[in-house]
Amino acid sequence: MLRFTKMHGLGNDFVVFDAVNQTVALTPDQLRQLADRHFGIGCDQILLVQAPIQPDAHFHYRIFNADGSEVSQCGNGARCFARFVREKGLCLEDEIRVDTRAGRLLLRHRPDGQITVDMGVPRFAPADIPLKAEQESVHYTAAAGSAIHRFGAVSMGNPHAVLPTDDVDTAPVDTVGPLLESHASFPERANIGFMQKIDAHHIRLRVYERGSGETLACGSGACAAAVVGIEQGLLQTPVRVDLPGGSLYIEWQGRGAPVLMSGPATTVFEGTLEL
Ligand SMILES: N[C@@H](CCC[C@H](N)C(=O)O)C(=O)O
Repeated sequence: MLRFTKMHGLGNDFVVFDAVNQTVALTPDQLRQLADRHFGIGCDQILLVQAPIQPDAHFHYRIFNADGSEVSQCGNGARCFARFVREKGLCLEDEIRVDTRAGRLLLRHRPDGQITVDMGVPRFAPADIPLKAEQESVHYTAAAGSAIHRFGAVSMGNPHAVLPTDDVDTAPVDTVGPLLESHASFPERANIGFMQKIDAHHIRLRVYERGSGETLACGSGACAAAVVGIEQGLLQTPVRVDLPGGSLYIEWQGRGAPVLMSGPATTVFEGTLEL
């Protein structure tokens, strides 16, 4: 029997396991079944809260997409992580140091109940994203379907492409999203964001997530869109990002600085699972 908690960050939903106090060893098949919305609990990602590997961290954080793939970053999940460890009494500190495969995240509980995550320093070199491109640029192109798509790209600890759109409501998220997610330009696939600029401090965004499909919100995707928009000279910090599930607030002071993401995290229910 495994105890789990169902949580969400703006509708990007998670099954969260305390892997400090119970052994959690799930195969990719079991992960896929858990995430299935008809035959399982249903979620976009599965999150594991583990004991730290580094002595100066509070926890280690593992993330699995709905398709069973393990990944290195999940921003909405990080806010849920902070709420989970507080609600479970695993860590009552206001600042929590969490290591992932992509590096360290700092999670901060704010007095207003929201959580701010230091998502680390974005990386733009094509090899770091990874993206097959001759040289770094603020605009890349890829042919998919019958069109050439123009995008910006960044690693937020996971790979993101950000495409401009005039109207996010009619953007081809469910057709171009999967084509670019597994495009040959992205050797590790990518999360594909469609960004509509409202003004220099405000965008609308939909994200087709690698390994999970379109979600109601993507935290790392919101950071990627803000950072790409700033790099392209379209946006200025801070940036409000309206996603289908609600709004996130992103701050970034430019190259070499970490990205700060603020938003809510919600617990939905608890359960036990027999495998
Ligand atoms: N929903 C997440 C991102 C989860 C991982 C992503 N699908 C990937 O494969 O990189 C977020 O809030 O950042």
